[in-house]
Amino acid sequence: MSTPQTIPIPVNIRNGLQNWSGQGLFSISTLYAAIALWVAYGIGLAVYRLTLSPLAKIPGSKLAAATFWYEIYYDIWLGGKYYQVIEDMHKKYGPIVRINPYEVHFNDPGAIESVFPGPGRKTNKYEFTGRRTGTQNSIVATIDHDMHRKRRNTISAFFSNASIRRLEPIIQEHLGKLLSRMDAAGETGKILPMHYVFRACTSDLITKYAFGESFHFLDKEDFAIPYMESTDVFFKLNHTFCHFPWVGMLIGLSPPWAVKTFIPSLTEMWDKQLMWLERVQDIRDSKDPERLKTTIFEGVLNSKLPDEEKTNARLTHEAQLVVFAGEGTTAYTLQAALYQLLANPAEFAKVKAEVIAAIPDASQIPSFSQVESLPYLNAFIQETIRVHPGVVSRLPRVSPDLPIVYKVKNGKNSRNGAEYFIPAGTSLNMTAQISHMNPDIFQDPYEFRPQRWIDDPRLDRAFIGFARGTRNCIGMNFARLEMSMVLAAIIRKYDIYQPGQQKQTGPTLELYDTTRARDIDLNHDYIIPFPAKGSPGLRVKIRN
Ligand code: HEM
Repeated sequence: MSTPQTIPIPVNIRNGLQNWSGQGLFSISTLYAAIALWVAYGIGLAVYRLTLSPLAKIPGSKLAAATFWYEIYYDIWLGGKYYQVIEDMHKKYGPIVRINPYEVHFNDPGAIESVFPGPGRKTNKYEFTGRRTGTQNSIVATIDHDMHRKRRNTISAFFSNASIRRLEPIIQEHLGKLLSRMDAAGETGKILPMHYVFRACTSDLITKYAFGESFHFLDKEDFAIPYMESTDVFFKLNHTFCHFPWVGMLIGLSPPWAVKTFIPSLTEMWDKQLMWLERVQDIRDSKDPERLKTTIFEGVLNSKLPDEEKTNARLTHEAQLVVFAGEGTTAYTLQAALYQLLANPAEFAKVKAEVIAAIPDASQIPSFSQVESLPYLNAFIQETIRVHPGVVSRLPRVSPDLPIVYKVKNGKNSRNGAEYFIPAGTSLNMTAQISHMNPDIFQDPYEFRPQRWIDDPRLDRAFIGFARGTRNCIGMNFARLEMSMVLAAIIRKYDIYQPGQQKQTGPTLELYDTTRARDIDLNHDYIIPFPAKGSPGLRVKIRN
């Protein structure tokens, strides 16, 4: 009878295995083995991503294509800086680049139709959006196209042009408060942090309009700065939530006391989050049908959507999204607009002349009809959103069923004529801050020139400040009207302070230690733009 043959094991491996079995599973040898396996897996994955992945042929940095750690370094370690890397990649590799193992980014207005199609083609969201915003059940994070349509349809009437006419008295009331707070600062000589003042105003407006009750931040002595700083902490965590979703889950599952103890800077925002939950329940329980009618929840609760779509948890996410989407974005645009007005007296004079002609009475708070179709004011707002978009994170869209074929048509690019096949299911992105700085479309893109929109209205085709297609900004008309009213009211009342002039003829505004590069321009992308570290923000001195 033959004995079974044994495979000879080299002495060093045999010794290693003996040591290992001697030391047990939880030994240093196990650790080494795990590390070796992990490194081998990482190398294998990187090689696959660079050579066999369906995106392997898309141009771009090899490091970015091989691993997410590249993006993590710029967005988490350096704090919202990956947008600059993407911009540089476009300069180096052309209008289509691969920005990480799974995502493609475009800098070409010719790609807008493919990335943000109309209702004729399905458009999913990428799962990263839900992770970033922390509102997974809201419309902005809804992955599936059909579900997004159903959810969006329940609230779209609330943001229609006809519906937002209801906003007029609400805006006028808040403008009255805003102007009187500015007036009070003029009396005392207090320097106003206008970035917070505008946020208090936009917050109050969106909460009053969407939930029937406002936060009353404009009435607070400090304009609710602690709440805003707390919201900023949340925004600054968005890249961490995206790349390490367990952090968001852990915070979400933690009891409020734990969040407040371990991340005290989130306290103010957390309280508001709990308040939303109570508010939703309150509105739902209200016996007064009129109460529900004045909130965005009416459409959802009275829709044919199944009950699981009407839970408090989901409505709270929708409420939070509308507040986040409506306050920081609009406030940022307003502060950038005020900066550009005060830094460019010639522009101020042009807008002022138009506003005076439309609103002859200086003491009057403007009406919608007086401001909504002022060509230069509109061009001014459009240019502000072009140069200083309120949403600076990239805008991901996924074509779930159909692949995209993209042909490079930019004559200056060495890849001109090259065709790229992008499989269905890939995350396709564009970024307003990058698209709007494309010198092939916008001459001297960094220059602030509202006149360009009047000289060439076709520039609109390259504008993505509110995104495009079926998942564009639902609050776009609301925001435009709100910004026109606020700016017209301020411009009608104030002039720019002229240091050499002996006697001012009326109330004036002056920039106080504010620079565009430090305090206004995008320095960190945390979904909404953040200025340079240590920036005190837009500050204004008011003289009555
Ligand atoms: C200047 C101000 C604003 C800018 C620049 C802006 C920009 C944007 C952009 C770029 C998106 C697409 C986001 C994405 O694809 O991930 C968006 C979505 C959205 N915005 Fe705005 N927005 C502004 C004001 C507002 C206001 C005032 C509201 C509410 C009244 C609002 C509500 C929303 C909502 C609910 C969405 C999600 C829409 C959907 O996914 O179907 N936004 N906004």
